[in-house]
Amino acid sequence: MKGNDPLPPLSWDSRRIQLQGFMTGLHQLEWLLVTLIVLYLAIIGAPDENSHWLLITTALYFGFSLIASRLQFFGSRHRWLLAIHTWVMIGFITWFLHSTQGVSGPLTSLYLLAVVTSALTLGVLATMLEVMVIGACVLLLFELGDQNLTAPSNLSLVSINLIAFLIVGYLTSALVDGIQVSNRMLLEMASRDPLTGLFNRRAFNDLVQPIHAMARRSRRPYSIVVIDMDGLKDINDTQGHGAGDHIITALAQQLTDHTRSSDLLARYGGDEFVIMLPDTDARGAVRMLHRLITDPGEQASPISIGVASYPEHGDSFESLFAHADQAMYASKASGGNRIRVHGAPQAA
Ligand SMILES: Nc1nc2c(ncn2[C@@H]2O[C@H](COP(=O)(O)OP(=O)(O)OP(=O)(O)O)[C@@H](O)[C@H]2O)c(=O)[nH]1
Repeated sequence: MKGNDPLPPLSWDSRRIQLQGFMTGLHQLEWLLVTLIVLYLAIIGAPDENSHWLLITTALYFGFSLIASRLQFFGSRHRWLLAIHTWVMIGFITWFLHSTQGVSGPLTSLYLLAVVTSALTLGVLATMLEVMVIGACVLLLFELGDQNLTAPSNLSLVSINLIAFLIVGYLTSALVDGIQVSNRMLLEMASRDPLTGLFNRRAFNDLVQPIHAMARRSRRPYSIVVIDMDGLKDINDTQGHGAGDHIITALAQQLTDHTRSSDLLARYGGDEFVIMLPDTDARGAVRMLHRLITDPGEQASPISIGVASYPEHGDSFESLFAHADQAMYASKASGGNRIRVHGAPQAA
């Protein structure tokens, strides 16, 4: 039934996948930092008294990044672990600057890598905080380098750098926020039927799997209900598609009113709806469906209903759906507007 759906399932853990993407980007930035520093050391060199310490620190930092990426011990959901990466990065850059040209050289812009890393992974607030930490590190470097911060040239250098960090951090994290919002909207649009606002077939097929797995593990029953409207084509032909649409939305509302928030309801096709009722056997499903057809509300179209329940009518969602579908067709064949349970001799 799922066919060759090229998209990831809607039940995917999007936050986890996002975090894994962030981690890959983070390691690439860390290795870019190490490459830049190695190139600097190879081309320009470092003061003799510091060169071996710089090499040891660079190797240690590279080792940290390599082990973190191989063991994936930061691949969990906790974002504060990602923050540790950026703090280590800031510490390493500060040490590097202290051991070379201090803040007055062009390498101060290496802090931008930490700012971008933080903006990509931690959001606006954390990034602004990190820019403040970088500001504190810059002040420390002035202090350690016996340089006069209040000299106009130093003051303008520090201000321009910090303002640039703030702008880059803010814009990057705002961009990431925007992408996340549009991703959520796209996911919502991909999972909803536009006419009724119910889940569509694809979302239902994805969302049903973990519920089936849980029912199987806990040996709890659940029921699949297939509902098909009777005579929608006639209504479309005689009263127009607007009237047909109205009846479909009225039935969707009716189904929503009669189901619990824990039930899974979807518009499966044109005039076909499907419901998964967790913790409900066939008898419980029939009781609920009787209330539905005896209280038609605004819904003017009769409906044919088929029911199949786990575990008595099948071991997989696919076989239960097929059995409920057959039962729905049997109830349509015997006149429509009735409920049929799979395997039962007649309509309930
Ligand atoms: N108005 C409207 N009609 C739809 C929509 N989706 C599907 N249909 C129509 O629903 C009708 C379904 O036709 P059938 O499968 O023959 O269903 P039926 O007329 O209810 O007949 P039985 O199922 O045999 O009772 C078709 O005419 C479709 O064009 C929709 O979103 N709006």
